[in-house]
Amino acid sequence: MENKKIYRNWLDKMELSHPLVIAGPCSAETEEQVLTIAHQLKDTDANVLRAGIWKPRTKPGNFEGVGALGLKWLQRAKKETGMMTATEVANATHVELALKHDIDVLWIGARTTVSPFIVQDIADALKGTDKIVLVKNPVNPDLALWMGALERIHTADIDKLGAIHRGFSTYEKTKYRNNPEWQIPIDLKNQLPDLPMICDPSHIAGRRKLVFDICQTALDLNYDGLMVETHHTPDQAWSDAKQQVTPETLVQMMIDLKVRKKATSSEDYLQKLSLLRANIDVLDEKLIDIMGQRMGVSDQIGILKKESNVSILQTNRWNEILGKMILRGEESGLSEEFTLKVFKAIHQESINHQKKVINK
Ligand SMILES: O=C(O)C(=O)C[C@]1(C(=O)O)C=C[C@@H](O)C=C1
Repeated sequence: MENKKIYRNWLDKMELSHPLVIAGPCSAETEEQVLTIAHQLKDTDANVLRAGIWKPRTKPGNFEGVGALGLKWLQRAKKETGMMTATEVANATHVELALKHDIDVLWIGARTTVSPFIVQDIADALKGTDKIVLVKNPVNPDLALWMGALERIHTADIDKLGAIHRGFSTYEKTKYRNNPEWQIPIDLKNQLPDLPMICDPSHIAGRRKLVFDICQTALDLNYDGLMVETHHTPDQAWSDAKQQVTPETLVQMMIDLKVRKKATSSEDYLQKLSLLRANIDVLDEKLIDIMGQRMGVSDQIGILKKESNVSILQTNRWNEILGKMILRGEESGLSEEFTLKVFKAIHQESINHQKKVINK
């Protein structure tokens, strides 16, 4: 899929003075709930009212959404507040119903993006419409799958496109509900710079305490918008109660969030930046040299192991290195997560080097 300016026309036309904000409850629960939230969001930075109508749940027996009935509530909210509306579609029938109820923005959820068959059905159902379609990342960290889903939608002549970053599932427990893996949306932005990128901090966070920081990180990475789950009584929400914020909190967040410029032409800034970047370049070269030297030593260990017929993996030694380096890293202001990632990558490369030497 190639980058096209046209992807972001819908957003540019909105001429917003702040990032796009899509807000509203995780699920539409009752007509009164949808209307109450819509009216509380009406005169805020929120441009689009979101509500889930069909909810894909991990386990059966949980609230699975009110179904098509909720679309009427969104229609009424749109009429009363003038806000655009958005909902998730997970099959062709959902698309038809959403179109019938004049929903403005349709998003494809993470559990749907993983299935090219379903995405294709949705793309076919969308053909010939001029809706805005946002594609959430697949649950697994797979950029090609994310881009493939976007391409299927675009091939159905949908030009009003966008991506939503909602984080990725992990088996390991982290402080997030879904690990952000910021590098993946950054890679997507590199390949498709004109595709609007929207952050869904609610699904990344899983708890409302983390939502603000995730929004700030997204804005620091030049995201175009935020999709924040918002409920007038979050603790009583029928789904995802822990991660929803109140409309008042959202208003305060939008005041507190810092939106930074992409660049500046100030001489002073550019001069200082270029000095610091020269410094980074020198250090990066040193890093590469040192890693090359380390792999040289690893090759020698490989030769030694080959002569003595000893296996490559030495778990005790490896754990000893990791433990020492995490402590050392912390002294140098490096997070445990970072040190672990770097040293796991170094260990893997070292093993690859020794494999070559041993099997020569
Ligand atoms: O110390 C060893 O035995 C090595 O082969 C070196 C090394 C490393 O790169 O640090 C690589 C593989 C082992 O699992 C442990 C450590």
